[in-house]
Amino acid sequence: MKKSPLPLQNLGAKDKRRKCGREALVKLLRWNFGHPDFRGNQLEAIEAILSGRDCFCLMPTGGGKSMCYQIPALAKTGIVLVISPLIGGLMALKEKGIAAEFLSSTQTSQLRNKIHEDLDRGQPSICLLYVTPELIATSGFMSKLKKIHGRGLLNLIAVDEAHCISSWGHDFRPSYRKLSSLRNQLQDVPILALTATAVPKVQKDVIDSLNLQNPLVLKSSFNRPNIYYEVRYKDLMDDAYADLCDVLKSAGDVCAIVYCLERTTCDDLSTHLSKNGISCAAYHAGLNNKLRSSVLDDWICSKIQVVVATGIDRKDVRIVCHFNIPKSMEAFYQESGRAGRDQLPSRSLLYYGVDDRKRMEFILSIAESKKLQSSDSEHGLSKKSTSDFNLMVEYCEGFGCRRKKILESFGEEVSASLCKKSCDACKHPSLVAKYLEELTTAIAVRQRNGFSKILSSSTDAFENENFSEFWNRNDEASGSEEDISDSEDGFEVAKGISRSKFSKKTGINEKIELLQRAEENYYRNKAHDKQANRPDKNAISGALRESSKQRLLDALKHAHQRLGDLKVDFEASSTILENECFKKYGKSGKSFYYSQVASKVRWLSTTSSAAEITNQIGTGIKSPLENITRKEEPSPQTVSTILHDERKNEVNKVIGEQHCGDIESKTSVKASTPQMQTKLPAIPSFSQFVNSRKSKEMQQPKASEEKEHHHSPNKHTKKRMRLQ
Ligand SMILES: Nc1ncnc2c1ncn2[C@@H]1O[C@H](COP(=O)(O)OP(=O)(O)OP(=O)(O)O)[C@@H](O)[C@H]1O
Ligand SMILES: [Mg+2]
Repeated sequence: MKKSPLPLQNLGAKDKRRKCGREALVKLLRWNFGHPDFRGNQLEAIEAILSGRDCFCLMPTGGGKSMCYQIPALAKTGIVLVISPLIGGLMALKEKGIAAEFLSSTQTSQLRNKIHEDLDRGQPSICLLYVTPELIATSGFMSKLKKIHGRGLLNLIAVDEAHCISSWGHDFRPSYRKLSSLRNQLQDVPILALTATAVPKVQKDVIDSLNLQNPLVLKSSFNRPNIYYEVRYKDLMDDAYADLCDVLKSAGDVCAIVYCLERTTCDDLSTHLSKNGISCAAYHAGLNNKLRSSVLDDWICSKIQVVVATGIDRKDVRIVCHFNIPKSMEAFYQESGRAGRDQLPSRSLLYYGVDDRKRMEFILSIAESKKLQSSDSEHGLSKKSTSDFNLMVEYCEGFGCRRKKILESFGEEVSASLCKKSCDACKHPSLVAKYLEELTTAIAVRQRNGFSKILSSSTDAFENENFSEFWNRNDEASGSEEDISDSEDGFEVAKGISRSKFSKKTGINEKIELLQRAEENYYRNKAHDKQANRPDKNAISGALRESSKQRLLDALKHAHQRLGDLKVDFEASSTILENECFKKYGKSGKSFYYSQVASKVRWLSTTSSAAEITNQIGTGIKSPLENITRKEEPSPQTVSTILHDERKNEVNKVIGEQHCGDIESKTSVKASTPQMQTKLPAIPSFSQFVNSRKSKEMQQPKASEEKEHHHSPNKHTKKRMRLQ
């Protein structure tokens, strides 16, 4: 529906600096966009701009940044210039009767002339002019701008996606660098810098590069409460493709984007999904223009449900899947943020795989070395490096709230309660903890098998620049990037996250039985192996120790990033921590060792005190796990660590009460000596633990028999100790 402009639009002709009151601005918002009121910092930004002040505005994706320049364009006679790599939303504006146009050097001369004619008129009808950063750099356009400014008609320069100006950002675009001259060329025109992704370093870079003068800096929280964050572990799945297929099918007929690292993965995945009845298409720069625009059209008019790998955008995207790990938290935030821009419940699902991680690390290391070789700073690659990628890895591999991790990576201090169980780690803590333990095992296996295949395929992809837009973001916006419908499809966030091949819906008793059987098998196999002189499969290899050391090293570095003041030698400290794990559990087999390493990593990722870490490493004796369980609330634990801890307690009790009389211990631990209090108690086998509990339960109703039991060793608990 076309609307006639409100009389307000003409108020500025004589009085350009006249203040538009809040009420008038709200009226404009309601009239033109149908929104009842301003959101977040919108009004503050608008008021600053209308008063002629520069403004730096940080808002999450979908936060409504566009409104900060669209309303000023409607509030004053004249033109608001919008510099953006995307022209999303232009059609929607036109449909609302707002005189917005896009000008680029790639348009037909006929179209360009029409726009120029309008701009030359005494009172142009255009109020919002979208241009690419390239156009700004052309002398012809700059002199046109100066003329418009000379006539007092240039009200504002809005630089959208302003982080693209910073080579510290994840999406650096050399063309944005040219915007640095704007301030000098058009001195008294207020500049508004808008971004959803700015770590403090990028923020400063944007403000400095655009030469903003005493800007009003507005920062909103990056939290996207309507997005449910989840990570699924490819290494624990039989078939990640099939899993993704199930997710998309069970979500119903909703709009989704799947990001992949390489174009071939996009094509394969798209073919696979299509074969499985999901309407879907690949969309990447490797396709010819005709195909690209037909895919885009089909997606826009909902003929297809899913696009794989794309930079295109719709407001009603319900699911964003990353089929490969993104290269940084910023990139992840930006892309996952394409879900739920209409504020309705949506979902971000990341498929994490060790192969993918290794591939990305390799790519980043090549990019890094290429960058070092090149003295040209405008190489198109950002200064993002492997250390930024580690944050992304921590998001996937670390314990604790995913939302908190995202927000903390942007320097926002938040409590985990903010999440309100809207990430898998908060909603299903023990299940996620279990996956992470299983993942540790899987990583060790992959480590043994080597990664040479992954690396060689990555080299090919890198050399052939075969990445999807997901990696290669230097493509300029094509005129086809349009925001579309505001359709308000209801969406129920898909339920049920248990899908690991390790997880079955078994009750606790069945689980206990399974564990007991597994343990029996373990000892049986161990005996056979010994007889046959075969190497112990449960032995802890040097490679495994190295990988554990690396995990601890990463965790220490992250703790340093998080806490700031960690005065320890990282290498030496990781060795101390790993040695501690090995000393305690080296003989007990892999699973105990893993679990101890995982506990330490968890402690490093959650502790809020750098001093605590320094002390621990300084003393080098105490177990962080002991610390956590004693001093703080326990963090989410896996079934096995819970059982493990319970088992330790139980053994303590058994040892204390029965003086070890009924346990045939092969350790040199003496329960009654004072030494026992400081040393970790010997750990019984799982069956031993379960049976000792069972026997206790049996004993309880028969108090009279209790004495007798103390003297007659229970046959169930008469098993060897695990520590040997
Ligand atoms: N005050 C408001 N009330 C309700 N909805 C709003 C308001 N302001 C903006 N919106 C809506 O929010 C959605 C996102 O707005 P917009 O595209 O401006 O976000 P953005 O911050 O630019 O996001 P991105 O970083 O993804 O570009 C749009 O559908 C827009 O109409
Ligand atoms: Mg925007």
